[in-house]
Amino acid sequence: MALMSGLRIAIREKRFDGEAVLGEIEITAAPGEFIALVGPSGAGKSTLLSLVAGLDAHYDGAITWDSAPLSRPGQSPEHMGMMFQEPRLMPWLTALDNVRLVEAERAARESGFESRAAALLDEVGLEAAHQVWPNQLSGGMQRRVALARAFVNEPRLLLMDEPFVSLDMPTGNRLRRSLLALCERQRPLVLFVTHDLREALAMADRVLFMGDAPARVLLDHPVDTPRGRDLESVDVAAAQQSLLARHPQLLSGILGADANQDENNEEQA
Ligand SMILES: Nc1ncnc2c1ncn2[C@@H]1O[C@H](COP(=O)(O)OP(=O)(O)OP(=O)(O)O)[C@@H](O)[C@H]1O
Repeated sequence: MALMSGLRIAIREKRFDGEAVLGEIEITAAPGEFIALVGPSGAGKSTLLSLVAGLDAHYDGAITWDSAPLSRPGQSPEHMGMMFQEPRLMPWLTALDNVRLVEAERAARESGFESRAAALLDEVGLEAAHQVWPNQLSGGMQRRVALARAFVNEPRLLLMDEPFVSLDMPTGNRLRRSLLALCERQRPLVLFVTHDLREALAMADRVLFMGDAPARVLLDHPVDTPRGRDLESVDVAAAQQSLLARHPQLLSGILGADANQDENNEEQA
């Protein structure tokens, strides 16, 4: 096989308890690309991310980066950043120490190591909150800490599993802008799981639509509008209609998923 740069996911099958959750999935992506994974609940999006993260090695297939196996279970891949639905901060550490924790291994190994944690917290708008405990931070601010933490090791691959779900629209938009500004500078490859087609269209270069279990990629849709728009400016109804007209296999269960979810969410920042 020819050497290729970036990510290659080639899964033949993933089962849980004898039940196929992922079918044949082939995805290639280049460094710097922002890819959204959209699909119905239970389709297997989080499962796919956990395979890429190396958290689960029990599947039939191969996942490589620059043609070499991406990660092995039990190793903490330094070149990978992650962010989940829950900020998952350590409650006994300040915001700054939560971010620095991820750098600890490098700090121990590299002489003259300079922490980037404080600069990153500043960059996501938490200049005044370095020494604050997680339980003193709003939900939106906790996500900012998690965002800074995801970038602190300058990951080549960033895995994001609905990182901005259940945030109100302005808070979500601010976080999305921060994410894209960090991406602009560091150029990681981003795999971004979302239920929200609007968010996918606002953020991604490509949207991969996944079908029901055993999940496959039904459509690899290039986004031809500028990246980084606020969600309000995405005409999701028109996009849905146009996608359905061109790709009737994308049933409304996939395309309609939670398009309005942000409208009902509480103010968190
Ligand atoms: N550890 C596990 N053991 C058994 N079954 C699992 C496990 N993890 C996930 N599953 C099953 O695999 C399927 C896919 O789950 P997954 O969480 O990957 O879907 P998803 O697309 O991310 O869903 P959602 O959008 O609701 O988060 C579901 O049927 C789920 O119940």
